[in-house]
Amino acid sequence: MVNMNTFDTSHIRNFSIVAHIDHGKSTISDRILELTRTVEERDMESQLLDTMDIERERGITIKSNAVRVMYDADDGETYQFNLIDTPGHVDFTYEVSRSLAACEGAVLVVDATQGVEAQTVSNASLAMNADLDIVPAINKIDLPSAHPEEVKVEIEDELAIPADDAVCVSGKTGEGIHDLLEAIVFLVSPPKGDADKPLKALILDSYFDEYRGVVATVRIFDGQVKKGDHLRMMQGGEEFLVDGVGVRRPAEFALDALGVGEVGFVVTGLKDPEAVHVGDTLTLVNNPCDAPCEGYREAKPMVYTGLFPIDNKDYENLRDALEKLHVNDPSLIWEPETSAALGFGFRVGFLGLLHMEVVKERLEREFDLALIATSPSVDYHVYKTDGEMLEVRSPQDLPDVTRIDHIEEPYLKAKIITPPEYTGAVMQLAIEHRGVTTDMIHLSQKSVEMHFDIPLAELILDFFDQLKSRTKGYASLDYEFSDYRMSELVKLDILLSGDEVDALSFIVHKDKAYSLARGLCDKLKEIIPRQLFEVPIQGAIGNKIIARSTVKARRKDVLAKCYGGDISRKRKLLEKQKEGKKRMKAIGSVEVPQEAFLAILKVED
Ligand SMILES: Nc1nc2c(ncn2[C@@H]2O[C@H](COP(=O)(O)OP(=O)(O)OP(=O)(O)O)[C@@H](O)[C@H]2O)c(=O)[nH]1
Repeated sequence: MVNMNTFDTSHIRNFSIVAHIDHGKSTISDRILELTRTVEERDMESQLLDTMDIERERGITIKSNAVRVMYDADDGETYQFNLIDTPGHVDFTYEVSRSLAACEGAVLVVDATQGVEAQTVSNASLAMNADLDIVPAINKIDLPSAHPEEVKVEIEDELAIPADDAVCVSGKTGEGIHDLLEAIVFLVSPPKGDADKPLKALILDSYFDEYRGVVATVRIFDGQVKKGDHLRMMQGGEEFLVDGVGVRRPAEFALDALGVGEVGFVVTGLKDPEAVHVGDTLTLVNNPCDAPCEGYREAKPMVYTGLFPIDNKDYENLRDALEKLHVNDPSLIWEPETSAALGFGFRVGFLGLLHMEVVKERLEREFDLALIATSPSVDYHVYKTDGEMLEVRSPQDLPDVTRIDHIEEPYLKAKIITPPEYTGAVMQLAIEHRGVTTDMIHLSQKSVEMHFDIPLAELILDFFDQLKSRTKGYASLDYEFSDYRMSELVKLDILLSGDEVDALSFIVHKDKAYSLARGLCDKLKEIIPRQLFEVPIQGAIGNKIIARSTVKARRKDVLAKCYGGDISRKRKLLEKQKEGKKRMKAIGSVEVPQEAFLAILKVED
């Protein structure tokens, strides 16, 4: 049995693995767990740190994970590595900055076939700003198209990181992983901190456990924590007795104590998921530390959608589920929303569309809720004629046009890195999405960095998919909030059988209203199944109808296929139809499937 209880800080290395999406962080983490025999080979499932089902299915990392690994180094000493896996998608940058606050070092993974991409640049600068020691690792060297020497030059030229120390690895074959572990021992500083000072621990993450209450992942900056300690959350103020401490390897492993410099979990026993906030500091009630740990940048939601339970009885369950998810996802915010068409629900704020999809999927799977999500919206600043400014996150909240003086919308500074041959295509795409090129830098012969000012509302729809398809997957995107600017925006309403359906409205730029209305009417015609009567679909701005389509009537008789006789088959068909119905919402007399409310994402403009 490995002894993990006594570690002086000189033998601890806390590091994150950061990279652009798909460059291989999770695969490298797996190899590290394997090489250090943290997980026996027979138990090895690929992407062990991606614990959520959704993460494994999609092959992406969404939540950060902290795992303790013991490494017997070439110098004959054993080191305690605390490895924090982080997500790569731009929606989850806040998770990266959270993880970095707990580390002294970062392994910056760069794909040897792709080179430096947009998020490589932003992750590298996050790590540099956090003053971390950076270990560059060039991954996928087993691939014939790998060009590690060129990638080294890119790392030096584009990131200003010395690449002499770069380690060439293959997460697939395991080649170079041992060298990477040695580099971590030598290049990453051990944690500083005072074991004799009162406890000061940063909460990195937390989750709710039915039996043990909230379990918090912490990094100890000073002092230590053990079972029975009486602790307080410095900002939140909640107090509790520690019910146990330990580490993940990646299964939980109980310990007597967590010492200075270490990363592990603390069982709080608190039954209210809202009591524990990521970013807060834990200290002793009777001997508190002077000041809390420096918190980190709060994540601000960018995109808002309505989430409505298909069955109205699930409203309270949806609220409970959101509260539970909020414990380890503090970026999630919501407020009640009422829709004439969909009943009671919530307007929920997300970091981006991927975040929205992931949260919706988690709510449906982990909490067994059937939900309808409405079209994503951004936070508009609406200036009324009486001088008041309203923050409008839902088209329904837009005041009557006669009372609006002007509307401002959020703009982003977007950065796209692309091979030079696609700059024309990228520029075209940006223009179509109301973007303006502000700068273009030739990084190397192979890549150009383009800067744009672009409305957030344009980016949240299909921009990213379009960028990928028009550049054959080569371009990468990164963005940050810039400012609010005035735009000519209008509310586009959709009418089914002559009745306006509030949940289908959205706010759109005046110049795009006609084409979007047409596209949306056509898309809805495909999505809404034929009913017993004809359903006209209309797009309107105010009282003016600007587009229309019609779902033709059809008599639907599923049982006609059963040729009498077989009762079990008949029952199965009825069950199946019922199942289909569960995913439908009756709007007036029209049965509307849930994807209709997100049809806007599927309209090509
Ligand atoms: N050939 C080869 N493929 C690799 C290597 N490392 C990773 N891959 C593949 O690259 C893809 C992405 O790897 P992941 O480890 O999921 O990438 P990631 O950076 O963790 O991605 P996110 O968690 O979504 O940010 C997977 O299909 C891996 O199998 C490697 O060294 N060689």
